[in-house]
Formats: sequence, C-alpha cells, structure tokens
Amino acid sequence: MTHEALKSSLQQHRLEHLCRFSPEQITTLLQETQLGEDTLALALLPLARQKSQVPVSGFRVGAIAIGGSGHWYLGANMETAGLPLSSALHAEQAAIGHAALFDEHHIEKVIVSASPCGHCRQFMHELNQTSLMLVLPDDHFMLAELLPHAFGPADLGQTYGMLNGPAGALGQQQKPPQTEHNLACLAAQDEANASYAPYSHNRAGVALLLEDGQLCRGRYLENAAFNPSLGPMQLALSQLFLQGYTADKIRRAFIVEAKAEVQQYDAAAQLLSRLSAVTLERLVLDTVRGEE
Ligand SMILES: O=c1ccn([C@H]2C[C@H](O)[C@@H](CO)O2)c(=O)[nH]1
Ligand SMILES: [Zn+2]
Repeated sequence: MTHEALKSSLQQHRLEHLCRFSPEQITTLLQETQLGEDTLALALLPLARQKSQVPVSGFRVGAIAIGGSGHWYLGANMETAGLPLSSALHAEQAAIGHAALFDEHHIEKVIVSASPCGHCRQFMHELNQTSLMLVLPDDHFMLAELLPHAFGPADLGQTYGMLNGPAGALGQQQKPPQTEHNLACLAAQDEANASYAPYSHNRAGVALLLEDGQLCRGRYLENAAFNPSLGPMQLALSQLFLQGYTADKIRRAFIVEAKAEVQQYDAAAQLLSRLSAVTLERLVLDTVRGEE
C-alpha cells in the first residue's frame, strides 16, 4: 500500500529517474508515503540497483548515502568486462563518492541492499567518523560494530577523514577562454584539488564531456589500506551510469593529476578504453603552494 504510494509520488513529482534527492524532495516523499526514513530509503534502493553495471556477476547492489546536508545520494555497483575483478566499484563506494562530489563533509547513514563486504567496511572507515549507521534490509549496525580493531587513517598518522581533508593547490588559477574543452579541464582540475590523497599525494580528478554538453566528474578518494581506494575514472563512470547515460555518450575525457610516485593515468585510461573509444587527455600538474 505505502509502496504503491511511493511509486505514485515518484511519478507525480518526476523523481523516478533521479540519482540524488534534495531534503525538500525527501520531506515530500516521507509525507506522501507515511514511511519512516529507513523504510523509505530501503524502498528507494531499487532505483539505485537498476543503475548497476554487472556484466560479470549479474548481482545488482544498490546503496544510498545520506549526507549531513540532508541530501540522499544513490550508488550502484559497476563491473567492467575485460578487466580483473579488482576493477569493480561497490555500491557503497559509489554512493559515498557521489556524496563527496557534492562536497558533503559527513555521512549520516548508508543504506544498502546487501551486507557490506570487508572492502566496503574498510572504505567507509576512511570517513574517520565517530559514528556511521549502516541500514540493511533486515537490520542496522554501527560501522564500528562491523569493523572491530580496525586499521585506518590514524595508523598512518592521518588525523582527518576522506571528506574532511584540506583542499589542494594544483596548477595555476587559469582564466582561459570559456570553451567546452577548457571548462572540462578546469572541472577535472577542481576535482583533483578536492580529491583525497593523503598517502600518495597523487591528487587526481576526471571530467567526461558528454554529447549533450554535460560533464560527469570523478575525484580520487584514497584509503589507508590502499586497495579499497576509489579511482577518479571509476567515480566519473559511476556518475555517468547513475545519471542514466551510456558510455557511447562520452565525447571527450580529461584527467588532471599531481606529479607523484603514484599515477592514475594508466588505470584510468585502461578502464575508459573498455567502455569507450575516446582517448583520455591528460594534464600533470605541480602543487603551487607548498601544501604537500
Ligand atoms: O558490499 C558489497 C559487496 C559486493 N558488491 C558488488 C561487487 C560486485 O560487483 C558484486 C559481487 O561481489 O557485488 C557491492 O557492491 N557491495
Ligand atoms: Zn563492498
């Protein structure tokens, strides 16, 4: 009954194709469906799951990250045919990466359709929050309950978390002509400066310019355990699919990264090449201020 109400609310307000909800939209849905917050979020997971890309497993996972601002961010798992399994992006990472792109500094809750795996627990631990609630279809937990004796940022001397790091200072402040190309490059540079790379100092950002002129952005989000780190191209492609595009809509692709021991270009270009014939254009920048 309430799920019917949700379906009609989504249709009436044209929300059924969204991948991000404002606090006002959530208030409307809560009022019209009379669902509680967790029940509503669980009921919205199919919208996320349908955006998953699962050529390997066929196993669709959907997640929602609720940001401190009250916005809800969808995420879905993304697998890429032709690459090793380690290239997969998990739904929880996609949802939190989505929140990062909208400059959330705190995640209230993560709602997910299957129990979060160890890799995701480790990824979420990088938020460095004193509390994070995880809501599953039949239960809820605090992250600390699911990851006792955790290894994390503090073990490597980091005091801030994935969404609270200082901004970077890559490259010069440019005032180029406002061509599509320059705007996309600047978007990738902005994402690089907003990225989180305390372990490698390889700040990195991606911008995909689409046929309709829209940009899909991605930023690098590192992890103290290294392997669960989220690459900027993974996040940009996840955004592409969450927004309902297909990879053939990519017209140009840009990566901006800091000169460092670690580099994103090879992995990003390889991932892109499995989905698109577009060549990845690269800019390597030095840090201007002596921040890193
Ligand atoms: O916490 C998890 C566990 C698995 N998956 C995805 C990864 C892969 O695409 C598929 C099978 O593991 O499910 C997630 O998105 N989140
Ligand atoms: Zn996972």
